Amino acid sequence: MSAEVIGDGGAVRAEAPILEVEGLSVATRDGSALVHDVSFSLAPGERLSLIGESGSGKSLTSFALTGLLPEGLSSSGSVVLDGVQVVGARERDLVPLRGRVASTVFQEPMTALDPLMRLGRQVAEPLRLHLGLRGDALRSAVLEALAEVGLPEPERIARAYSWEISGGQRQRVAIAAALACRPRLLIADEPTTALDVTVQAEVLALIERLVAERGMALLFVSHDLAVVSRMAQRALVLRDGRVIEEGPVQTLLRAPQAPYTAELVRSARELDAALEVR
Ligand SMILES: Nc1ncnc2c1ncn2[C@@H]1O[C@H](COP(=O)(O)OP(=O)(O)OP(=O)(O)O)[C@@H](O)[C@H]1O
Repeated sequence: MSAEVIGDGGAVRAEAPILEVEGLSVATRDGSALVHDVSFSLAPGERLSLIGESGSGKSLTSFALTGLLPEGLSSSGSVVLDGVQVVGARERDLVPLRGRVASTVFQEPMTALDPLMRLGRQVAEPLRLHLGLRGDALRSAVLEALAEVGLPEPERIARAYSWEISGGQRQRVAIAAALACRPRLLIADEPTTALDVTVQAEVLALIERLVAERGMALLFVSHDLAVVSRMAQRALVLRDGRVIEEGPVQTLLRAPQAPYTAELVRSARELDAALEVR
């Protein structure tokens, strides 16, 4: 829950959360739970991270937020996104939210982008669907979206296919498509894990800049604590589909309470030290 102090004589205005998750669980058809009873809320402009090892339920939690769970899995509990209940909603009620209120950027841009469609058309789709843009207005909005993510020669990129550009450029195009309609929440699921280290830093800087410039809320999913400490203010630690600890990122790193969090911090430090020695 967020309460913002406004500068006019100390009046306090409670700002409605952009996302409120209460008792979210994700289960398979045969009833085995993969995510258990996850709760958190995210205020406009806030940056929150989901951390945990591979298989801890980070991706399933983030997919459930916009109703994008894989076939065969279902969610229960409550996910209220910009005032709309996502759990149990019809697909046609979720389409207006995706890309417009909340957008997701995935780990592997190659799977997010269609190899058979020119990149410009892929950035154009959300602009056409949500903002109703057509013709010249659509064309210039696409080029602007590509330029805003730091892509050189947006005209060339718009005409290209995903397999004709580098991995880092692909992720920039995926970010351009995700953010073209100026959503209020960006869900970034390990957005740099598949990229080379130098490119990772550039894409993180891009996300940081866009989030700050647009005042977007950010849900940043990662197993990398160093990256999380850069990108988020607060974090939830997931293990086996459950939240085992949460708090400000700096507190989690300096004084982890759960033994599991302490272990994650210790191994991150060891890795860091090993890299420095080299
Ligand atoms: N479609 C599915 N059907 C059945 N089980 C699944 C499915 N997708 C994921 N799982 C299982 O759910 C658990 C959580 O998976 P999830 O992908 O959310 O983990 P994660 O923390 O995001 O890991 P990673 O970083 O490797 O993606 C894992 O045990 C995984 O094997």
